[in-house]
Amino acid sequence: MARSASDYDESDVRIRPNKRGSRPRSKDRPAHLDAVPAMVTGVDRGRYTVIVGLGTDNERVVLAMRARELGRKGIVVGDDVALVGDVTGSPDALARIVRVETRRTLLRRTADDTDPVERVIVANADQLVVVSALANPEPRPRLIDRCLVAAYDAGMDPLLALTKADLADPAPFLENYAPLEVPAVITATTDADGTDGLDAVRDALHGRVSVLVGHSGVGKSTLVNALVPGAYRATGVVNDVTGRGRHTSTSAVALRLPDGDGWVIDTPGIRSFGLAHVDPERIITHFPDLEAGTDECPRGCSHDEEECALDTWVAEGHAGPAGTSRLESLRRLLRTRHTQSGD
Ligand SMILES: Nc1nc2c(ncn2[C@@H]2O[C@H](COP(=O)(O)OP(=O)(O)OP(=O)(O)O)[C@@H](O)[C@H]2O)c(=O)[nH]1
Ligand SMILES: [Zn+2]
Repeated sequence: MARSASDYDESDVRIRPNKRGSRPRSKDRPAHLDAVPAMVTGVDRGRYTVIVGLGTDNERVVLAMRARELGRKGIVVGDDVALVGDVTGSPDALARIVRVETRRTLLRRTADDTDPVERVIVANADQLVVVSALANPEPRPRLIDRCLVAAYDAGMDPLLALTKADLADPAPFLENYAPLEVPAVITATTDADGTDGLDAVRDALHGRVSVLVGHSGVGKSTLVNALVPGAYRATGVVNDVTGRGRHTSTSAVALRLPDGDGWVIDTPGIRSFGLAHVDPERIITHFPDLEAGTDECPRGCSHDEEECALDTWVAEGHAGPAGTSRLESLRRLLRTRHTQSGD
């Protein structure tokens, strides 16, 4: 379920009509009314890589800094922004970001579950691709559940991308996720140095903005390189002793899929996914079959307590034959907020 912009950091939202081109600029006109729209594809030490003229003949990459009037407002990969200054994209050009447009979705996490400081990871993505290896390193089910919760909280659709199917059978793993009805794609590297299963991945990413998350060593860079030839992402080598990958990627970056068929946003390997900001009511909206049964719940029900009306609702068959396992899985996700954030 998409969330409305008002759920997000209100300080962000300076709604001003973009009247670019409708009137000649006069000196008493504020600069941001003549600004050029752009999309942020990379952030590095206070410098933003943005794309201007997306999909036009005059598409170009521009380097930008934040304008002082933005205050402390964060700008992240995926943000739609407005630029002024030198927007030519010539090598020495540096534009200024004067406005961040209202975000459609916002993927965030906290360092741990009690940390009040949220870190925004990516804006405006549609889909969260949780990348997990089936072996080497072993899947981390609680971390995966946490990512699913974060996707639901962000208003994004989750997708499981299971790599290294040449090393282990995906079936037992998938059983755990069947009641959640999370779609999954499965890949394996081949002897010929290629990747099997890519067509299904491409289909799932088609036309969408997808964020890839996963812990180090799961094969995320390998996947990105296969999807976006020349993506230049370094691939690390898993340490044979610990099974852990080297931490090779350092910042989120948006990469366009070939033929303009959507975007993948690669993120640095995560170790934990703090969920301090998550509201259970937002999670349950992604389970419409169960949400319909919460009318009889006590006020402020956590949906994981004795008085919760969902047990009766499911027992009476209102959520269909899968109701019991759906409710169990929903509760598993709700409970994941109380487990160690890094497990
Ligand atoms: N057997 C097997 N190995 C794979 C597969 N995909 C990736 N690998 C290997 O796993 C190791 C880690 O892959 P990366 O793509 O670097 O992993 P990553 O998730 O990007 O890790 P970081 O860059 O550390 O975040 C590399 O040695 C890859 O060659 C696969 O499908 N099967
Ligand atoms: Zn309840």
